[in-house]
Amino acid sequence: MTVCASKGIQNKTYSCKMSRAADRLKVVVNHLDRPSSFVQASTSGQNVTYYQPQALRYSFDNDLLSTEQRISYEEDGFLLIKGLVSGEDIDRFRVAFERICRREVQVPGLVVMRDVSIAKSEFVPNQKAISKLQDFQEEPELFRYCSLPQILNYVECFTGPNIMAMHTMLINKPPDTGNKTSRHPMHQDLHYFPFRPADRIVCSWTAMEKIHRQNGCLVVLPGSHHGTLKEHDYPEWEGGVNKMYHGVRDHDPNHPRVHLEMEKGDTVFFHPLLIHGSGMNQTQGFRKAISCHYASADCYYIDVRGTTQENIGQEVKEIAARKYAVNDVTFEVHHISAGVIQYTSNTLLINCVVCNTVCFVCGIGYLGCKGPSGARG
Ligand SMILES: CCCCCCCCCC(=O)SCCNC(=O)CCNC(=O)[C@H](O)C(C)(C)COP(=O)(O)OP(=O)(O)OC[C@H]1O[C@@H](n2cnc3c(N)ncnc32)[C@H](O)[C@@H]1OP(=O)(O)O
Ligand SMILES: O=C(O)CCC(=O)C(=O)O
Repeated sequence: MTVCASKGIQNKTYSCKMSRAADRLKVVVNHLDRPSSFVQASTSGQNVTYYQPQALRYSFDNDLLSTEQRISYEEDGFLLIKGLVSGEDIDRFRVAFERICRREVQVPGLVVMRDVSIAKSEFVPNQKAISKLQDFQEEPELFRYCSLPQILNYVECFTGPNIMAMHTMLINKPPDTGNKTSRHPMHQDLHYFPFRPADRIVCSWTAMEKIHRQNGCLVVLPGSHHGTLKEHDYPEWEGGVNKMYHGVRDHDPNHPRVHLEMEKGDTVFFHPLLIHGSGMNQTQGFRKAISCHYASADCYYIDVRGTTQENIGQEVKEIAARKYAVNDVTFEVHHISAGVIQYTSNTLLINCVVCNTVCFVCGIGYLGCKGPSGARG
């Protein structure tokens, strides 16, 4: 616990000694919705201000994060942990990915995506045409990523102890074809998620190889998670844009950007309101990352009608209706923890928004589920 004497603030000599950390803490506290996390206490002859890390808004104190790390997440909305996932694990994920690409395995519920400039061309699909896998919860080797104890230990700092895996991805950013479609527009992930509270949702994103600006690293706007969910829509890009890759309509072009260059196994945890995206892959390699969005089991679904999320909700419904030949997909507002998971001994299950059961088919229940009647729980 950091303790500083507030009495000295009136005193010039003392105020010079006020550490930069204390100044940063004040800034952090000003961002909080909650009452100040500085507590004034009178002691013999002087006022003492105790800083209470447990009052921080975005994270819990579970003895894993240092105060510095917690403050960094409060301020910036992301936290990068070096070398969190072993090279051996990553190599196993890569093998599992390649088996899917070679169509050696069929994975129920898996969404396989190709880059728009490839999907819309005469290009003959092969494994190099796959730019993303989503909803791999039925592929045991890939899903192992979501249950890695060292990942869950960090996730718990942001969600609390009862954790749900809501959405999984393996992103295989292809070499850009020249149309700049390998870019991912700046967005907030919360746009895609009809559940709250946002502060109890976190993404873990692990580099599967060295990722740098040339091959399209993540770009984040630090501190943007302090804002609200913004309107998103398709960016007006000449070369086309991938389906459902919405971007924030307006964000301050002068907001500082940070390029997250990462080594294999490095993992970044970020808040769902953090504005982020990724640049073009200007190399000939396929830039790989694996990620999972987690939420607290106390999260609840919201009705997106009349909100900025209505457009993506509608698009998802249309795709679900086309893909699964159902017209009656409705997203009901309910409390997720009806049928949920406890995270004990690193066991992780998934709850489905559509069928309202623990569901291994569709993660967030958007694209893989057959709808309320035909749902597989
Ligand atoms: C619900 C999303 C949840 C995300 C939450 C996490 C937030 C994290 C931040 C993000 O990742 S934001 C981006 C989220 N969106 C996606 O990840 C989109 C994922 N892609 C897909 O779901 C599928 O690739 C897609 C539904 C777009 C297509 O799958 P299909 O199996 O229907 O493809 P199919 O090969 O049958 O092609 C159907 C049509 O779509 C076209 N298509 C395929 N891939 C496309 C593409 N990438 N972009 C545009 N169009 C595409 C394809 O050309 C064809 O057009 P036509 O009907 O005109 O012939
Ligand atoms: O991997 C990327 O290039 C972008 C991923 C991303 O923006 C996301 O996971 O939300």
